Amino acid sequence: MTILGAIADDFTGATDLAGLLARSGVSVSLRLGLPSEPADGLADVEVIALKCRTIPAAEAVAQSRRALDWLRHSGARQFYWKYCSTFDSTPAGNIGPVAEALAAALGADQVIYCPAFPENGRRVFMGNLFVGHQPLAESPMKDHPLTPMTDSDLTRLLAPQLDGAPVGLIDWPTLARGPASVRTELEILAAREIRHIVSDAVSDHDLETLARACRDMVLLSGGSAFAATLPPLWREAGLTGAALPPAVPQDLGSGAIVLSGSCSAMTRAQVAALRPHIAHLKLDPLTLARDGTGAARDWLANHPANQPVMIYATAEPAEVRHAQSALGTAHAGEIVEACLAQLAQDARAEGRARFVVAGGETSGAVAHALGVRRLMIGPEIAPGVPWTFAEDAQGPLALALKSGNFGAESFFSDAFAALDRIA
Ligand SMILES: Nc1ncnc2c1ncn2[C@@H]1O[C@H](COP(=O)(O)OP(=O)(O)O)[C@@H](O)[C@H]1O
Ligand SMILES: O=C(O)[C@@H](O)C(=O)COP(=O)(O)O
Repeated sequence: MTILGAIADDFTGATDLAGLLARSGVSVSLRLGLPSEPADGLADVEVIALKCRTIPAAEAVAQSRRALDWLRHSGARQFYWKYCSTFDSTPAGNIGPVAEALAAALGADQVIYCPAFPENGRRVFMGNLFVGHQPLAESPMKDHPLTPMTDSDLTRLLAPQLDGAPVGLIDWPTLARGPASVRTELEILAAREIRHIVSDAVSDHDLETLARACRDMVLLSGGSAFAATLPPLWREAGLTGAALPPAVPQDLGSGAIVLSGSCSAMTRAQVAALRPHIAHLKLDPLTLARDGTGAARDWLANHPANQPVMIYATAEPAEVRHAQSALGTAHAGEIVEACLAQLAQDARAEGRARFVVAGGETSGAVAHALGVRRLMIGPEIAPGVPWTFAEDAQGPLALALKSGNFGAESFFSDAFAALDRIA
C-alpha cells in the first residue's frame, strides 16, 4: 500500500531519498522521469525523480503537478518534495514555486521546509544552513556551477522564490521543547497567515521531533534525512508492509566506468584520489564546443570494456568560470552533460554494466541516455548513495548516482569494492 509519494528535483537526490527510506525499513519504488505506466500501489513509498532543479520555474511546476497526479493515483496519502540538503536553487526557484504548486493542488495550509541531513554535516540553526562547520554561503557551494549559494539564511533564500510571501521559522529552542511546542508554534504562524515554514534541525533527534509534530501534514519538504524519520511513525500507526531486502544484481560482467560532471569540492577530491589508479580522460567544455565529442568517443573506444576508465569534466572553480564566461553557464553545462551522456551510451554498447556517475544534473543526463526508467535500490556505499540496479535491452546494469558532495575521498574505489562483494 502506498503511503508516501515523493518528487525529487534531481536523480542523485532521488537515489539518496530512496536509499535512506529503504534503510528505514520500508519498501521503495524509484522511477526516473514521469512514469508512462500506472502505479501498482505495492511499495510503501513511490519516488519520482525529475530533472527540474535548474529548468525554468514554470516547467518545473508543470512537471511536478503531473508527477503529483500520478502519485495520487498510486494511493499515496502524504507527499514529499525532495530537494538538495544544500538548498540548491536560484532566486527564481525551483524549491518555492514547486512547493507552492503542490500545496495548492493538495489544499495544504502550511508547508515545512527542512533540508537538514546531520549524518552528512548539513544542519539548520536559527534558519541558517551549515555545511560541516561552515555557513552555506562560505562553503564550497558558493562556487557551484549552476546554483551558487550566496546566502545561508533559508528564510531569506526562500522568500524571493515565493514572490516575497512571508516565511516563518521553527527555531531550535522550540524544537527542543518537543512536538507539542512545535505544533503550538505552527498554530501561531497559521494565525498570522504564514504558510511557508523553515525548520531548524541539528540532529536526527530534532528531525524526529519535527516529523512527530507534522505527521498529519499532507505535504512535507526537505532533504532525505527528514523523510527518513517518517517510517517509524507509519509503523506506530500499523501502516507499513514488509521491508524489501536490498536488491542484488545479476551477471554484471567486469566492465566499469566513472563519469563525472560534478565540480563540487568533494568530487574534485574523489577524482584526484582515483586518477593515479585508473585510465582517465579529462573533458574540456571549450574543446568540446569547438571540436565535438569525437576525440573523447575514440579515446573510450580504444579502451577494452574490461578495463575500468574514468572520464570527467570535473574542474576547479576558476576553470569552470572561464568555460562559463566563454560559452554561457547553461550552455557549458549542457555541452558537458551531452558529452557524458553520449559516452555512457558508448560504454553501454561496449558491454560495460558498472556505472558510477558523479553529479545530480550529470546523473539525470546519463540515466536518460541509457534509457533507464526504474531502479531497484541496493546497498548503500556512503550515506545517501546506494547502488541501484536496472535492466535494459542488453541485460542487467548497476548505477551509483553520487551527489556532488557526498562520499569519502575514496568513494569511487569504495563503490566498486562494494559491488564486487555482492555481484
Ligand atoms: N568544466 C566545466 N565547466 C563548466 N561546467 C561544467 C564543467 N564540468 C561540469 N560542468 C557542469 O556543471 C554542472 C554540475 O552539476 P551536477 O552534475 O548537478 O553536479 P553536483 O552534483 O556537484 O551539483 C553540470 O551541468 C555539468 O555539466
Ligand atoms: O540532498 C542532497 O544533498 C542530495 O540528495 C542532492 O540533492 C544531490 O544534489 P547534487 O549535489 O546536485 O547531486
